[in-house]
Amino acid sequence: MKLRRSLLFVPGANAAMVSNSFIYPADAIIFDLEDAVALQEKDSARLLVAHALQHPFYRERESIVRVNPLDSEFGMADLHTIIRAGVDIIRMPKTETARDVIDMDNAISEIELACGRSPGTTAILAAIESPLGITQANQIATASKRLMGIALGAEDYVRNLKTERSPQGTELLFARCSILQAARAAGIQAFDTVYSDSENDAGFLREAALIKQLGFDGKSLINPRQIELLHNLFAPTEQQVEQARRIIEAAQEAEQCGLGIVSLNGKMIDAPVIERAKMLLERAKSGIREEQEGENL
Ligand SMILES: CC(=O)SCCNC(=O)CCNC(=O)[C@H](O)C(C)(C)COP(=O)(O)OP(=O)(O)OC[C@H]1O[C@@H](n2cnc3c(N)ncnc32)[C@H](O)[C@@H]1OP(=O)(O)O
Ligand SMILES: O=C([O-])CC(=O)C(=O)O
Ligand SMILES: [Mg+2]
Repeated sequence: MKLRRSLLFVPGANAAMVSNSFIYPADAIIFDLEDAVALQEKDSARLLVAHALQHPFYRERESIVRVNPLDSEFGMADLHTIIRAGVDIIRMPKTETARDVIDMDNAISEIELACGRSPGTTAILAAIESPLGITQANQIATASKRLMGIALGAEDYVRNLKTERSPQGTELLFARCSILQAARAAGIQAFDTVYSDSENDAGFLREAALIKQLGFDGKSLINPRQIELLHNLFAPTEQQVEQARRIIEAAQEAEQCGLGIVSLNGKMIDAPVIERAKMLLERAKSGIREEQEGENL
């Protein structure tokens, strides 16, 4: 699966941010036409984003556009303009049912046909932002071949739950696990929600460590300063890379001797351990970091 640790939201009506955001090393950029854009700016934001998508700088970067819901006054216009402009992925906000995804899939198919784009090349990332959506996560995750992932939208989700976000994220644990399970069962990616305080690096890192440990592929971001913090956190340490190499070597030796299971310093090395070591070495290609004191205690 493609490396997508950081998905940076860029407000679609902010001309300076839209034209500059290619300078930031996010794995993908999400131009927003939905909640970050005021009603009176919806039409100008759509044009601004469509223009940016056609610029060579953005052609080289994976582009995502969060469109307005299809049943809103702006949704279909967003979709027409953005697909013609060559977007890679449509982020659906507030997805509640498989029907929402199927309707989006059908609308995209018609537009691809009308503008001569190869059928099926526009992908969908469905954001789930309500308790109803969470109960439907499995159905949503399997509703379309276009789906490359599902994401949590926690600001709307806690509003719908009638609570607030806490530093520990206890109120989000069920939703996060539901999204992750549904994504993995469907063979697609899982993305965590934004951390909304762009100046609180410690709070951001605590949340990012939690979602990495749960198994998420990446996270939606609101500020460029969060990109490097996240990439660094997702990078394996030198010690982990060294250990993974030793595991692969031990496994190769065991295979040559016709053994299924071996031990390395007392720890059992079997097929899942070998598979995880390979995944870690794959991730290490995007960067390695130094271990922090006390990290492995
Ligand atoms: C619940 C939801 O729906 S979340 C999704 C929708 N929300 C968004 O898209 C918001 C995106 N983020 C932002 O607009 C901003 O980061 C804010 C408002 C949170 C903070 O703004 P600021 O205080 O100006 O941020 P900060 O001082 O860190 O900005 C530093 C630089 O990064 C730029 N920048 C900040 N955020 C972004 C961004 N998301 N995308 C691109 N550039 C950005 C600023 O323009 C500034 O550039 P400059 O140095 O060339 O002037
Ligand atoms: O999808 C996200 O992370 C941002 C968002 O809209 C929300 O939290 O409601
Ligand atoms: Mg939202």
